[in-house]
Amino acid sequence: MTTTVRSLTTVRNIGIMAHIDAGKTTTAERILFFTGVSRRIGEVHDGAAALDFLKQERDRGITITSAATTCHWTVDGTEHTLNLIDTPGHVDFTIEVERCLRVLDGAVTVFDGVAGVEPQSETVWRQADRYGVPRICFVNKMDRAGADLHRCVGMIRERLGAVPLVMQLPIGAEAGFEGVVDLVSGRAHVWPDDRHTVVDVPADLAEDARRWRAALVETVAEHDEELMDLYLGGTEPSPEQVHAAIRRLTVASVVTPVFCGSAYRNKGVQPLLDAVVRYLPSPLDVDTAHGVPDDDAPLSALAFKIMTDRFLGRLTFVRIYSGRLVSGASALNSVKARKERIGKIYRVHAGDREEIGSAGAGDIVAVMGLKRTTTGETLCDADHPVILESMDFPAPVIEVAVEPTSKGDLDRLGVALRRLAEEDPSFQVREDGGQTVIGGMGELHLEILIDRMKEEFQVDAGVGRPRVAYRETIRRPVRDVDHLHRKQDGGKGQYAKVRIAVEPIEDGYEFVNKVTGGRIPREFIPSVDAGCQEAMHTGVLTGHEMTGVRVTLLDGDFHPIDSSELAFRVAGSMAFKEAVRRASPVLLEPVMAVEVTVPDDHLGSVIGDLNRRRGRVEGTGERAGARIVRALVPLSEMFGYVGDLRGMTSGRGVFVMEFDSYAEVPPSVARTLGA
Ligand SMILES: Nc1nc2c(ncn2[C@@H]2O[C@H](COP(=O)(O)OP(=O)(O)OP(=O)(O)O)[C@@H](O)[C@H]2O)c(=O)[nH]1
Repeated sequence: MTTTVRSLTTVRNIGIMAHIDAGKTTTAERILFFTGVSRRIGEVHDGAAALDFLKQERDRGITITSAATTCHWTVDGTEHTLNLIDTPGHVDFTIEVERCLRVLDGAVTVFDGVAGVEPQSETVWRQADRYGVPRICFVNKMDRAGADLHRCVGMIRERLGAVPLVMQLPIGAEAGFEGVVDLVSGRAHVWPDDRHTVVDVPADLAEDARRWRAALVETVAEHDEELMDLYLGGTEPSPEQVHAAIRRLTVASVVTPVFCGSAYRNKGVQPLLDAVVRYLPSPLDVDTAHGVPDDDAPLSALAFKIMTDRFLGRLTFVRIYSGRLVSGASALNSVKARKERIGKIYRVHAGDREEIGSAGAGDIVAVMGLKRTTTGETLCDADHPVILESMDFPAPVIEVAVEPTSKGDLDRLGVALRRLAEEDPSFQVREDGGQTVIGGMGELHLEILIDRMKEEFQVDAGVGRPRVAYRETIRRPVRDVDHLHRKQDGGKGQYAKVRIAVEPIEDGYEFVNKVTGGRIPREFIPSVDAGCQEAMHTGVLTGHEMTGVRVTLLDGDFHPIDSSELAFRVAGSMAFKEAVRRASPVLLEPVMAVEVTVPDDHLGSVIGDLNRRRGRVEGTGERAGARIVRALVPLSEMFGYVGDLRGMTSGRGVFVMEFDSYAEVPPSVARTLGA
């Protein structure tokens, strides 16, 4: 336990979040660059060499191509390990974004210093709110005309309902942006010729710096008792005391420290890294549902991403919550109930891959050689099985037909779908009248899958319009439905007779056999079951998949020569269809739990609109200064909601939705669907 505690205080598992174009990629690249270069400077003892290297690297560009990249940063003489987790760029609600938010302990949110807080930044911010991810902010692009730190801070306060702490003041502006004043230390950071240099605060900023430092200490004291005591006692708190208080408040998501700079011009990145170490939580600071990370406890780890590394091939990225992951050992995949052998374990750096023999609780590493484990599954000690993430993937509620252009595309489609399914178990593929239909959890989810199919796997295909995945079920029980299947044309005939009952159940399909005394030979019973299951795929109203039916096989008859598996399968299927027709079949539609976040003045129009969409408002609430509406709305009414909500709220409303349940389609709507 003590080893874990000692090492984990120096680990930061963080993500960088931003809306498109704020500079997420540039900032991440600079972080990887400066953390790499800091080691090199140590090696060559020559700043100039490092700067040459910087220029080369800048020309070439480092890109993050990994789900988690490890780098190191030293603050106050202690080296820290930063695992930078790549959070997907798309802002809508998807399992992948959620999973990344789940494995990281803290985040840096990047804003564009000119545009400030844009609607999309609100979405990103609210997602992090939902998961209680502590954040620091980086106001980027301070070198651009019109960049304004204080306006951005005001927007963080008003639009996002956060308590921002102004940690720095910019030195110079636009093309003349030179660096920042660090209000805690009272020193200035500047970058003449890209060289990070710490100097005295310029005289013309000294007064401002004093005022803003006082304001900073006051805000922190308002929220932190320890600092308040010092403050009231008239003692000027030391930088260490201020750091400690800000760390406590940031980890508790009470305040959000704000930094600024220009990633593109290499200004402000090193102080941002200091802040990541100083203020963002270590795995020990985070109150996870899985308890305190402990190396001596049984293993539990979550696979959160599978990707193909250009050097190593297929890698599974895992976050270890407890115990140790050891190369060569075996672990239980508790979701699939299968043993897996842990292959080589790696840390992925910007330029190289470092093999490590094992990794402990709180860490994020890449594992080679996992054959069966897919995204979202748990690896654990076989004697202590746990499942970290519920794998209860909701039924795909929306589908599109995909039609490959050529035979070659058809083959590539097969490969693509297999690979994508490994990475993301939340989508499904089925055949429908010779067409490949893929089902997913939302419009965007399908869009991303199709983009990847086209780009990564070069599948050229026509794609149909997304449509709702309806279901059918029955409303009342029916007994004693007989079907005799008999054919006599020349040679061997076909003969099978069955009597079944059907009744509604919660969901899925069940088969009960009550035939006794060999009235149907035992080997044919599974054929009746199979026939009914086949018939479940095509409902009697609109041809959609059925759910919620129990079939009981009551009686039957056979012929010693003409009966066969095929004959009983056909009889089962026909009897099932007949029974369902008599059992008051109805059409079901997916209903989504929708959560809309809106500024107060738009609440009325958003609720009115939800009602018009056949929605049922379940309640309203407040989070971080914005209003929240929770409603249950049929998915078919939610197509295009992103744009409509934007229009209704001047772009400031955001929403998330997830599958809730299937509900009966009202008769008037069902008629328009041909039921
Ligand atoms: N002037 C200026 N431009 C910047 C700065 N940081 C990034 N940019 C530019 O802004 C654009 C977007 O930057 P990216 O880093 O690609 O932004 P992103 O948020 O990763 O965007 P996506 O990859 O599209 O999500 C690029 O043209 C960058 O060169 C900065 O500090 N100053």
